[in-house]
Amino acid sequence: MPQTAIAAEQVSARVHRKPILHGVTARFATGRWTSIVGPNGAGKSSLLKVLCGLWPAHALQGGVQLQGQPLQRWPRRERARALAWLGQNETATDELTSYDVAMLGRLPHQAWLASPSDEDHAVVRRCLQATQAWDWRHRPLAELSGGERQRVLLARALAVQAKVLLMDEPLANLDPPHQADWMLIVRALVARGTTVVSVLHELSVALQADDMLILQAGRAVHHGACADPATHAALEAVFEHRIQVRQLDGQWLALPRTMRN
Ligand SMILES: Nc1ncnc2c1ncn2[C@@H]1O[C@H](COP(=O)(O)OP(=O)(O)OP(=O)(O)O)[C@@H](O)[C@H]1O
Repeated sequence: MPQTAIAAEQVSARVHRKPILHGVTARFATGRWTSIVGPNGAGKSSLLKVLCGLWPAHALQGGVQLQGQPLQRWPRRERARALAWLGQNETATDELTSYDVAMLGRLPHQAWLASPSDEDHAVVRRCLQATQAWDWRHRPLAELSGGERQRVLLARALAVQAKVLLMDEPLANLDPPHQADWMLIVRALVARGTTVVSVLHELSVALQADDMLILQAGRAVHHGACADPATHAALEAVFEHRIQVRQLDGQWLALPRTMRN
């Protein structure tokens, strides 16, 4: 049995009094890439926020285990080094240069008020180069296009060098070559033992992962290998058979079904 890197155990989450997640249990194996998919409003981003510790405790039941320890028991700094996060629509750092934004990923590694080390600079450089964002390192995030800023934010998440990386719609605004690059980056991370969990709407990319968690109306309805026909059947069902999963050149694809048949 592979070890679990991060797990949601019987998680129920509310916003005000509205239930959003209903008793979700999902265990993410170490050194694997899992995509979370499901219809709009299914609770994908909410589950990712819970996994990351961003959900208010008073509106949460159940818990998250990170490397076998309850998330809330992790010392903050250690947790920030162990768990990296790429969220959606982040604007808090808009006035900073791309370089400084990527350097924020190194904060958990730096002593209080200390300057970045040579290693911090080297890691930031490598990460900005990996996401092809190095060329605009001196430009403020606010001046970049949607895809350009996404690549800087990805570099920031990579710069943490965490063992667990959670990403919410990481492909937002990325053109196809950069989507392919993102997949290569994820595959390289996973090959080094990193656990990657990504919420994705691009189902054909999501199917390239190792495993797939399917959410519907705040519940986990399927969790299985991306190559498993049972996963394909669950995926088609959750999207009301408006997609079909097919194989082309050894890759699984989700094709829209435009004809009623
Ligand atoms: N702050 C909030 N106030 C009220 N309802 C919320 C809030 N945040 C999320 N919700 C509701 O929780 C449900 C799950 O939202 P969530 O963003 O997790 O879904 P999702 O699966 O990521 O959706 P999408 O695919 O559209 O991004 C939705 O019905 C949403 O309207």
